[in-house]
Amino acid sequence: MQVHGAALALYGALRQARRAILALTASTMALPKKKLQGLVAATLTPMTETGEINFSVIGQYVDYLVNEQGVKNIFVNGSTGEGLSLSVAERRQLAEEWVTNGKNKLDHVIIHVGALSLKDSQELAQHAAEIGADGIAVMAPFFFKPANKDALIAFLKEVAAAAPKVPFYYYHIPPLTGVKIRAEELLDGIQDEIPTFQGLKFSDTDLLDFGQCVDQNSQRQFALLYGVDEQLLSALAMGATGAVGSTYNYLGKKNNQMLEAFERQDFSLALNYQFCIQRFMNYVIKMGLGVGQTKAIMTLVSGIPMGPPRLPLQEASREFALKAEAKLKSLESQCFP
Ligand SMILES: CC(=O)N[C@H](C=O)[C@@H](O)[C@H](O)[C@H](O)CO
Ligand SMILES: CC(=O)C(=O)O
Repeated sequence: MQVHGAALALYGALRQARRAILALTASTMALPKKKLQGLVAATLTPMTETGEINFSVIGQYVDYLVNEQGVKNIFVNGSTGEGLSLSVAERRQLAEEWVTNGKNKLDHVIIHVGALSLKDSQELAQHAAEIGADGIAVMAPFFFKPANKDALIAFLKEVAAAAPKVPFYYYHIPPLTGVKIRAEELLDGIQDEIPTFQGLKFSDTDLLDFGQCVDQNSQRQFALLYGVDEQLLSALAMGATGAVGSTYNYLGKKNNQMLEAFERQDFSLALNYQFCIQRFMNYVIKMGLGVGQTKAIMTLVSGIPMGPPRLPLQEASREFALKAEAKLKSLESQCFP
């Protein structure tokens, strides 16, 4: 009886050790130099009045994020960066500029390489690997959509294979892609399919799905990054390990204060910060907040010209910019003196 019990315990321990070794092997294969955590700014793509990318301000932009906003991670060529409105050549050149300018200043430069064409996506993934990006991210293709989880994984797997040593993140954004496959289902067993899988950027309000991702990730091997900025605190409560978003370009410092309060377990202060941020966000969302508007806010706050967005997006009105600026000033004096 006792011998039997001991044998069972030994067997259990061996299985556990094997699982630990497998997890370790997978994680060292796509070794993130350090774990991605905290805030990640989804960068805007600065443009000139004639609609060309304005590469000349990228250096300044990096310094601004690091020094003024306390944000040391970026997510390039995503929704905010109008990645899907840029040509492949532009995306390559822009990725290179961010990586080069971020050297020794940024912790993580993640390049979004998602595209409608698998070939484009693979080319961008391979390129990201060549320039030394810290990670790649891919959203679901959204014209011909994957019919189910297997189709989506098959697509992601092919992209990931083009950069076999680069940490891979899935960019879950059903409101924009229309692909509603649950993240929690996608995550289940994903490292068997995509050994470089390192995490998720979750841009949806479904906190049940997000919570189940966290629950599955009990070894905390993945970065689970929340992407609906205006309600980040709720995702922190649910176990988010960080956040990626457009507002961390200009509200990075304020969100960092909220993060710090949360970590100190000062929940009433954290909630206070969240409500202050929400008052501003709610105000601009009601006026219509798109990339053009985010560019206008960032130009005002940072002093770095972001220029207009590319068509079909349109530039924010002067009225929007002035109202947003006034609201931000009142938020500052009320909540962040
Ligand atoms: C749809 C979209 O672009 N979402 C961004 C990230 O995924 C967010 O950062 C939002 O821009 C932000 O939460 C403002 O609503
Ligand atoms: C928010 C974000 O991650 C993006 O704009 O791609």
